[in-house]
Amino acid sequence: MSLSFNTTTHSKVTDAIMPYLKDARLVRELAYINGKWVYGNDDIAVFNPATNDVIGHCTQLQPPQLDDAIAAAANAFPAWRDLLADERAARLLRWHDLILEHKEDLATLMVLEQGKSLADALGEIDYGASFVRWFAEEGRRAYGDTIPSHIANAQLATLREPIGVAALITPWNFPHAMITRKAAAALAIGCTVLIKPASETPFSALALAELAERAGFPPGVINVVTGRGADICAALCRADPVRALSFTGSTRVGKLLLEQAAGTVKKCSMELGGNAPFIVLPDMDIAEAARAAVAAKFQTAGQDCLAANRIFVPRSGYEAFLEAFAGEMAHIKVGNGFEQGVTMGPLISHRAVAKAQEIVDDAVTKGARLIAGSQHSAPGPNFFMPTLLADVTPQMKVFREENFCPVAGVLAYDHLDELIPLANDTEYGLAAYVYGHDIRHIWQLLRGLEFGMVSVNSVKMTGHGIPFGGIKQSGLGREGSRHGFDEYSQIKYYCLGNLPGGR
Ligand SMILES: NC(=O)c1ccc[n+]([C@@H]2O[C@H](COP(=O)([O-])OP(=O)(O)OC[C@H]3O[C@@H](n4cnc5c(N)ncnc54)[C@H](O)[C@@H]3O)[C@@H](O)[C@H]2O)c1
Ligand SMILES: N[C@@H](CC=O)C(=O)O
Repeated sequence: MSLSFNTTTHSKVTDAIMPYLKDARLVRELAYINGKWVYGNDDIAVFNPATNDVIGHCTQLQPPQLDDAIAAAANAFPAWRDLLADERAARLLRWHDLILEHKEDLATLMVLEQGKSLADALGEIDYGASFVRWFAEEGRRAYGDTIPSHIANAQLATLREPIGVAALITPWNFPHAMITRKAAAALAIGCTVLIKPASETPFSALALAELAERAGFPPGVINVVTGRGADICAALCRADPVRALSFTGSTRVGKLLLEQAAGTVKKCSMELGGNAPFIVLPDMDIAEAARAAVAAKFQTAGQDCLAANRIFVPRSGYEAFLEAFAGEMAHIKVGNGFEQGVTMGPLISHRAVAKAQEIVDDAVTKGARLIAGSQHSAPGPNFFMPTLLADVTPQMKVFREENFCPVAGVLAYDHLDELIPLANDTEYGLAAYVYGHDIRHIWQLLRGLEFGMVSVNSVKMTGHGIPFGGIKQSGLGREGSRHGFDEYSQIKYYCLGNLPGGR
C-alpha cells in the first residue's frame, strides 16, 4: 500500500533551493508512482557538491512500494500502447515544450545537485529536450516490413510492437539527458517506464516527472522510483512484468544488472564506461590539437563517458603539445557552477577527489611527469584542479581505468601501426577522437579503432540523430537516432496463409 503525503510539505532544507527557483513545485522530494507523490519510510540527504550543503532530502522507497510502481506501469501499458502514435507524440511534444519553458529552473536544480556550470546545465537541458522532440516524431515512423512471400497464397509482413514496461536506470553525471534519451524512445513506441535516478541527483528526475504530469501523461505511464540503487535495481531485475532494462552507468554495475536480469530474460541495453583515446596525427596543428584535447578531456570536469582519457601525440611534437595543452588548461576557471565565467565545477564527491589523487599518485610513482595541476588552489574539498600527466604508460591507472576526473594522460608515439593496438588496449570501446588531415591515416584509424563512435576533428559528436553507444565492455545497444526504438520494441512476424489465389 503506498503512502501519499501532503506534497506541499518540503523539508526545511529544501528552502536551500527555493530562492533559486521561479517554480517551486518543480522541487519534489517524493517518489512519483501512478500519478501520485509517494513517501517511503526513510529519506536521504541530497548535497550540493560545490559547497557540501544539504539542499534537500529524497524519499527512499521500500520493496513493497516498488511492487506498487511496477503494477502501476503494467496496468497503464495497454491503454498507452493502444493510443495512436500521434496521441503519444502530442504528450511528448507538450513535455518537450514544458521542459524548455522551465529550462532555467531545471538547469538550476542540476547545478545545485550535480555541480556542473550553469552553461553546461542549460546545454544539457537543450540536449535532453531534443530527444523528446526527436522520438515524438520518430514514433510516427515506427514502420514494419512486407516480405515477398516464398509460401503460395500467403502474405508475409512484420509489426514493430512496444515491449511493455521498461526500467530506466540512470547516472548522476547527466541527470536530465540520460533520462530523456531513454524515456522518450520508450514512451514514443508505446512502453511505460520506471525511472530510477542516481541517489546523488534525484531532483532533476523528479522535476521531469512533475512536468510530465503537467503534459498530460496518464497515471502509471511515467514513474520515478527513488531509493538505494542496489535494492531498487535488483527488485526491478527480478520483476517479470519489467520486460526491458536500460542502464546507463559504470561497467561494474552494468555487469551486475546483466546477471540479475538474466533470470527473467529482459531485453537489456547498456550504456557503460568509456576510456576514449584522443589521437593527434602528424599533420595536425599542435595548438589546435591542444585546444580540442583540453575541451575533450575536461568536459563535465572529466566526469563524462566521452572524456578523452588517453591522449596520443607524435613524438616530434610532444613537448610542444604539452606546453600548448598546459597553456590551454590554464584558461579553465574552476568554481561554483553559478559563478560567472566558471567552466569547471566540482567533482561529485570527496570520494571522487580521492580517486583522482590516487590516479595521479599511481602515475607519478610509475614514472609519469606531473606537468601541471596544483591542488592547493582548489576552491573546496570536492574540487580537483585540472591536471596534466606526461610520459604515461599502459601500466598506469590513468591509462587502464576510466578515470572520470580532470586528469589528462599524454603519451608519445612514433608510428600509426604501433598506435592502433595501443589505443585499442582497453576493455572499453565507447568513443575515440582523431585529429588530423591525411585521409588515408584517418580512414586507417576509423577502421582500426575498436570503439562504437569515432569523431574526426570535432569534440562535439553527440546529438539526437546519432546512434550513441559502445562496443566491448562499454555497452550493448544504441540510444538516439532511428535505432533508438530497438531497445524498447520487438518485431512480430506474421504470415497470412491460404489466401485467395491471384492478386
Ligand atoms: N555510455 C553512456 O552513455 C554513459 C553516459 C553517462 C555515464 N556513463 C557512465 O556512468 C558512470 C558514472 O555514473 P554513476 O557513478 O552514476 O554510475 P553507477 O554505475 O555507480 O550508477 C548508475 C546507476 O546505477 C545505480 N547503482 C549503483 N550501484 C548499483 C548496484 N550495485 N546495483 C544496481 N544499481 C546500482 C545508481 O544508483 C545509479 O542510478 C561512468 O562509468 C560513466 O562512464 C555512461
Ligand atoms: N556526454 C555523454 C554522456 C556521458 O557521460 C553524452 O553526450 O551522452
